Amino acid sequence: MIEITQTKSGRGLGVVATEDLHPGIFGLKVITEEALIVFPTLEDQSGGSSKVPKFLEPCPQVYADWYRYLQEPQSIKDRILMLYNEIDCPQANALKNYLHKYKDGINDTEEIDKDEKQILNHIGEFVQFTMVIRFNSVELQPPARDGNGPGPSYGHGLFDQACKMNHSCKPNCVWFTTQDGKSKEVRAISIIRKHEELTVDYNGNVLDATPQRRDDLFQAKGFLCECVRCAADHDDTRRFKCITQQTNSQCTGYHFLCQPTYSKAPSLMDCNCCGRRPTEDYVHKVMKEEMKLVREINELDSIADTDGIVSVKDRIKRLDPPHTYHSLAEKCYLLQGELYSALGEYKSSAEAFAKAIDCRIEILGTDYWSQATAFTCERLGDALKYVNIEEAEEAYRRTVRALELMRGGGHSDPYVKCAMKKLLTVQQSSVVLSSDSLPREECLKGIADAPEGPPVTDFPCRLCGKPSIIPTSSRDALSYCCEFHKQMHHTAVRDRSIAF
Ligand SMILES: C[S@@+](CC[C@H](N)C(=O)[O-])C[C@H]1O[C@@H](n2cnc3c(N)ncnc32)[C@H](O)[C@@H]1O
Repeated sequence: MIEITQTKSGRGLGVVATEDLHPGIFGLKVITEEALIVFPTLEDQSGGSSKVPKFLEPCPQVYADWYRYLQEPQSIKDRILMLYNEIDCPQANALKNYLHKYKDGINDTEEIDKDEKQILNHIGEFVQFTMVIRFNSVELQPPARDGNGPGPSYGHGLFDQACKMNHSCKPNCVWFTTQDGKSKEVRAISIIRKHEELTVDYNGNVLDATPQRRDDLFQAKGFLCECVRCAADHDDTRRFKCITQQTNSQCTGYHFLCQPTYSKAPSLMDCNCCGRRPTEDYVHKVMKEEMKLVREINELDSIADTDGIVSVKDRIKRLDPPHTYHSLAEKCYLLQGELYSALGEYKSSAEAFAKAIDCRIEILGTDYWSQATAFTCERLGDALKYVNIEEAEEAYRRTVRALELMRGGGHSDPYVKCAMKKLLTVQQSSVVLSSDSLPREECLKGIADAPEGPPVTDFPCRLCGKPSIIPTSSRDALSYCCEFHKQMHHTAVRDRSIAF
């Protein structure tokens, strides 16, 4: 199905399809592999049990990884070093020079620690190992068991095949860590033709502006991204209303920002609709407004984290993105969606989340579903369940479909399971609400059975709507007022042959 070979894109080795790959609706598993080696994250960053050599004191994790590597048999060490493929890597050269200088500076009478000596006697191997960790290792962080966000990290690991995958900001595959934290699964999410390269997103920020994405990749992985989106002539995340709209024209077009460079002032492309060229003043104006909005969003984000989102509600309501399909628009809509949800204004919340999804899909294309899009869809369902149960059902259905494409069907994945439970919840409540089928005496019996005391969950019983006291294992998905209603609901679900 795949092979590791030189890529046509000039990015060294990569994973290439040896036949056409069709993901269908459940995606297609192309790689499942156990880590060659796992490097646990240092809890206290002190370097573990062994003493960290002086020159590595600022980066105890690197030393802990090296120490772990030294315990491996030669065959594994060889496979780890084989992942290194840079011919003339500036970071490797800089580290090599630094270590040689350090070694030369030690005078003969000075007593040096045995671990330090070990590295200084194997500078080539140490540098190669460090570069493999820096450029090839991947984080091992499966979802929390209840599907409520990411779980604890198992550290980082190296893989023979997955670590040979190149990055794209419009990838055709996704990868994730299996629940035991030891393996990576790679899945195709769009059709991949024979000889085409399989790519993944390294950073999870595909909706950020090009300079931001490139900078993040450079910081984390030390390379300048040359994927189709980054190498295009314009930044597809930054579009601005047509200049003629300043004077009430009918043109509904927009200008993309030309891909920024260090040497040239920012410029906008001609309007995609009327072809009008923007003036320098207009470019200056929209750039200034964009910068102001970035600052405002960052500030609101941090205030919302510390003091709660409601404390900045007026500022969030006033957020005004440059264009409905600018990446900042998505950030504005997400903040508004969360705010309205916190205020209990679910209709407005749902409208904002729906706009955030539209914006993501318009920028990334309808053929690309990222996990973040699926989670926004889930937030849309969370808001809609208070407004329109049928629409909530559709939003959860889209969430489940998208997550199944990326993480596989079968409901063993915590994210899929969690979204599935929410879908079942709204399906069940719509059955009860629409058919009024719950016999009155059963409803009353349930309520009568309910023990005294305050409810322990914020959610109503899935069957009768009374305050619930029996939470189930995961989030707000299913909760009941009493054991009797729980059993009834479980039976109803079983009878409809739906697993949960
Ligand atoms: C994990 S390795 C992938 C395998 C690598 N191509 C090889 O030959 O070993 C990551 C390295 O691949 C290259 N690379 C991956 N994706 C890239 C991209 N989108 N643009 C430019 N270089 C990329 C960079 O050199 C990066 O440091």
